[in-house]
Amino acid sequence: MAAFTAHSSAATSHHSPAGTAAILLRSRSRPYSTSRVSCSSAAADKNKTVVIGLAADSGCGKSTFVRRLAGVLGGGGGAAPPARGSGNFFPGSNTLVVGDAATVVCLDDYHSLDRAGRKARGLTALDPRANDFDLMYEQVRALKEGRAVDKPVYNHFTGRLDPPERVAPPKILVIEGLHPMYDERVRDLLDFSIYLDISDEVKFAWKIQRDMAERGHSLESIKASIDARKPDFEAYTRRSSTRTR
Ligand SMILES: Nc1ncnc2c1ncn2[C@@H]1O[C@H](COP(=O)(O)OP(=O)(O)OP(=O)(O)O)[C@@H](O)[C@H]1O
Ligand SMILES: O=C(CO)[C@H](O)[C@H](O)COP(=O)(O)O
Repeated sequence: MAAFTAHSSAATSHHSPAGTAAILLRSRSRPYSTSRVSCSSAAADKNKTVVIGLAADSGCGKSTFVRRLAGVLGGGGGAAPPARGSGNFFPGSNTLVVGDAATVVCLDDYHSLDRAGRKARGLTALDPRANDFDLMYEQVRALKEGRAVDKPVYNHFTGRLDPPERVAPPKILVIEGLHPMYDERVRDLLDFSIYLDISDEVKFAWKIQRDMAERGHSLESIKASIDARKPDFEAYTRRSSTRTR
């Protein structure tokens, strides 16, 4: 039986104070309001794929966190694999494969509306109408049941959907993104849930430097995007990620 230690003060408040970052963990059988979390009986069965959901807003360190986790799980003797676009990632993909130990799927790949489509309809990427939860559920369930899937790929450089990629069922499947806990069907497939609770101050600093350095956005456009996303983040990501069952 595995156990993890969570940041207990944030687990109680469900909201990080200014300038802080915390991790909330929960298992299928235990809510966030505990500082130690045990794995579900399904997760303890070594023949079953364990599914971990990792939720946070854009720029809150999901990719950074899973790369460190991947290092622990076997992706290079404890060292974190390199960032997207190289190393253990498929070329032109958001999927991180850690040998035969784990696969990390980015849920941005289930955006049903591309960047132009969202702009035309005045929706953010957090809006459920911009995401295909039916396909997310079908494919996460298939992987959990040991079947490979042809998953769409969202290209953050072009803002469009690229041709699908084949993903094989791993021993540990991590699904990271804005909505691993929004859809009840997907939520029910999770053995562990992790929410990175990052204060606005830290999140905006991380997002601004990353989006300017790596995604070619201007400071003004990032600030506008941050403001536009706030209500949807509260409604669709924070609320679903911090709910107690
Ligand atoms: N623990 C950390 N300490 C310091 N900086 C961090 C940490 N985690 C992330 N960052 C910084 O924040 C930036 C955004 O992190 P990352 O790309 O992992 O976020 P993300 O949640 O995956 O974003 P997105 O969903 O938009 O792809 C990184 O470029 C990194 O500089
Ligand atoms: O929230 C996000 C990632 O978690 C992104 O904003 C979303 O995926 C849209 O990406 P882009 O701005 O590159 O079109």
